[in-house]
Amino acid sequence: MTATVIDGRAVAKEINAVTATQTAALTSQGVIPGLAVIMVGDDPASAIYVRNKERRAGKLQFNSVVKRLPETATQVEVLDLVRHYNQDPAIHGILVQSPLPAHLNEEEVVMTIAPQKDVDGLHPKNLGQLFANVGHQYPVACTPKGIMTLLDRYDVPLAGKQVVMVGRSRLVGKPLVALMNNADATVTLAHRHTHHLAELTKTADVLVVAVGQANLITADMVKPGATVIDVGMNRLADGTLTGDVAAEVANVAGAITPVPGGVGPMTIATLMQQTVQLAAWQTGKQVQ
Ligand SMILES: Nc1nc2c(c(=O)[nH]1)N[C@@H](CN(C=O)c1ccc(C(=O)N[C@@H](CCC(=O)O)C(=O)O)cc1)CN2
Repeated sequence: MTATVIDGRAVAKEINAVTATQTAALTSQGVIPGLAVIMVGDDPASAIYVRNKERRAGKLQFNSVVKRLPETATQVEVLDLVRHYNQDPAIHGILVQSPLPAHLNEEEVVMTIAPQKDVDGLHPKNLGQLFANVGHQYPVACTPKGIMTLLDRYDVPLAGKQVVMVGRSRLVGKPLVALMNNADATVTLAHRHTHHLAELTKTADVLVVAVGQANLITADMVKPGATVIDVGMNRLADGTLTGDVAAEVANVAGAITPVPGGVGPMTIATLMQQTVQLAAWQTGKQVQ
C-alpha cells in the first residue's frame, strides 16, 4: 500500500477533546448542551449508531435524550415527538435517525424539526443556506462536515481542484457538493444514471464515494495520487464491514480513508461538536 491512511479515529478523538472543553465552558455558564435522538424501529445498524451517539453524549455530560419508538409508530406520533423537542428549551439539537421505516414520510419529519435545532443540517432551510453560502451560522450535515474537517487536517487542497462526488443522498452527496463548491473546488456529482463513471472518477483530484455498494470503485477508476474518501458502510455475509472502494485502490491513491476508522467516527464527533455550537448560538453564549 502506498497511500497515506487518513485516520478518522484520531481526528475524531481530537474533535471530541475540544468539544469536552467547550461543553465544560458552556456548563459553567449555566447551559448544558441538550441532544434528543429519535429512533423508530429496530434496524440493527441504526441501533448501534444510536447507542454510540448516546454513549458519546453521555461521556461529554450532555443532557442526552434517546427516544426509541416501535416499528409501528405512526407519522403523527413521530411528528408530535419532534414538536415536543422543538418546544423544549433544554434541547438544542434534534436528530431523527435515518432510515425511517417505509410507512413513514421522512421528508415531513425533517421539515418539522425547528431549523435552529436541526443538528443534522438536513432541513431545506439549512441545506438552502449551505448552497447559498450565507455568512451567518447554521447547522451542516455531520458526515460531509466531518469529511471537510478530515481534508483540512490532512492539508488536502481543494481550491481549483476537481472533486467527483459519487452518490447524491441528502445525508452526504448533496451537502458535500455545496461544501466543496464553497471551498472553491470544481465539483461533479455522479449518481446511478451517470454514464461512463470510470472516465469521470479518473479526473478527480478528490474522489468521494457514498453509494453503499462494496468494491464499486476499483484501482483503474482512480487517478494516481488522488485523495479517496470512502463513505460506504457495507456489512458482508461474513460480518466484515467494508466501504465502496476496493482495497487495491490504496496502491494508486495518494491518501485514502479506511472503513472502518475513516469517515464513520467523524460523523458522531461532528454531531457532538455541532450540538455544542447550537447550544451556544441559541443561548447567546461564546465557545472558543
Ligand atoms: N439522522 C441521521 N441518520 C444517519 C446518519 C446521520 O448522519 N444522521 N448517518 C448514517 C449512520 N451514522 C450515524 O447516524 C453513522 C454511521 C457510521 C458510524 C461509524 O462510526 N462507523 C464505524 C464503524 C461502525 C461499525 O462497526 O458498524 C467506522 O466507520 O469506523 C457512525 C455513525 C446513517 N443514518
